[in-house]
Amino acid sequence: MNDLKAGTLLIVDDNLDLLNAAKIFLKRHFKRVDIESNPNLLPTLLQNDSYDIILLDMNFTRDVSTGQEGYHWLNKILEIDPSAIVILITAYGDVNTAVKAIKHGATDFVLKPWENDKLLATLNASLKLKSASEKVTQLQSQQKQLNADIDRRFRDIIGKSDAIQHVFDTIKRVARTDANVLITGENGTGKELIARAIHRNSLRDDAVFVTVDLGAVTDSLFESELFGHKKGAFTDAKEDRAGRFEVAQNGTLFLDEIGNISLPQQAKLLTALQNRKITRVGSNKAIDIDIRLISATNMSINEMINEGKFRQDLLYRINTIEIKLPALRERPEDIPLLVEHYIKFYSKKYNKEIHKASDATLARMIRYDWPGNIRELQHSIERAVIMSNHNILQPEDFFFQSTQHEDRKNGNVNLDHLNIEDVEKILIRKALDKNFGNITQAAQELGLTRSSLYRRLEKYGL
Ligand SMILES: Nc1ncnc2c1ncn2[C@@H]1O[C@H](COP(=O)(O)OP(=O)(O)OP(=O)(O)O)[C@@H](O)[C@H]1O
Repeated sequence: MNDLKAGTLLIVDDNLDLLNAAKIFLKRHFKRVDIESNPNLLPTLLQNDSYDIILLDMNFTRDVSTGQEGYHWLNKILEIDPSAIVILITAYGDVNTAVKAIKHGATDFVLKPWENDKLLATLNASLKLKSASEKVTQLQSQQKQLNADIDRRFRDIIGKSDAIQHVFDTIKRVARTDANVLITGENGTGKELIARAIHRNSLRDDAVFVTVDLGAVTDSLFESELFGHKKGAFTDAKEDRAGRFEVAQNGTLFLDEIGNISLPQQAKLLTALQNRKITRVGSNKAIDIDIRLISATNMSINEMINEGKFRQDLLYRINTIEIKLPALRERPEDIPLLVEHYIKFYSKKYNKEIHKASDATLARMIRYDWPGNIRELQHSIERAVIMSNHNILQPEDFFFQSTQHEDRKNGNVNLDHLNIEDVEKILIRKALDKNFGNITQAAQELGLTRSSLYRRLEKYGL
């Protein structure tokens, strides 16, 4: 079966002989062919049925050959269905009429008497166009849905402390400018959350928010990941692929862990940002890029500059506005709000009747220093909600309920009653403390990849 057998077609022409002949011929190629000699019935026909292609005559009144009727009915059809594929037919066609028809929204134009092969080729091409544009619409709505699903997890920004209110204020001020923003803060302080909030409140809200975790991109894949590649550019380049810059076109590109990239990578990134152009690996065609850049890091970039590990000129490019996110221990007044928020969230998720945390628990939480910040608090509440038998969470529902925290600070660990998992937890905590919560450095020290360290942090709720 060929492509056309799948399509449905409506032909509108006042010439009954032509209609019948066309129907006989086109029925061999289309799934359904309807014919109509009275254009006044078009609105009713289109309300009741949908057609892949409408072939429309341009002149219905005897001795009139201006094509005006065709334009009139073309406009009516497009009013009813703006995505309709309409091909105009006329015996009086010339180039001007054809151009005018396309300007009025027709997809194509055929002259009668037509050659069957040419007509078929035109219909075939239009049908392909129709299915491609339907696919684009479908993909766009899927993409919107996926983005909304991801974004939902990052919608609630909790906090009333002066420190976080100042952050909200800055978001409001910068979101609608196109300024590049650098967000700094320890792990788990909400850098991605804030980056997404800026995007949501920006003029690029309708376009995508694309994240790249630069800490997880290997040296060899850096260029291809960011700038894309052409098929055959290297062994694994099996097909043309757009990089993150291109995917983020018209939207926001979020470069997470920007402090982790090497000096040669910094140079490549700087060139792309300066020129606002990228070139796919293996290609020599430059592509213009229109993105809003948000970067994030948990490292002290200024220290890195002093040590010659980060380029000053790159910093100037990325930090038009800098937002410093406070560590959770610097805004303890937000802890009760966050606890309430996450208890509600996880009680619902796990179908538990947990109302709140006891005063003693909150007091402990406020004293605790939260090296993993809000992510750590979130995971510890999730675990407590799952494990607890109480309606009110108690200190013993949490890990820090013993003197573990102080022990950890002092490096005192009693190994007598520990199993392998306990030891692993202690080692991970130590590595995190030693590296000030920096996941990449802690992972390196532990001999783990970033993702396997993240997996363990999730597993242990650290
Ligand atoms: N103010 C906040 N209110 C509610 N939840 C928050 C807040 N800040 C962060 N979170 C939550 O904490 C978790 C970690 O946040 P996020 O991933 O944005 O941190 P991050 O600083 O980007 O972490 P990393 O540096 O490890 O990539 C997320 O689940 C996020 O929803």
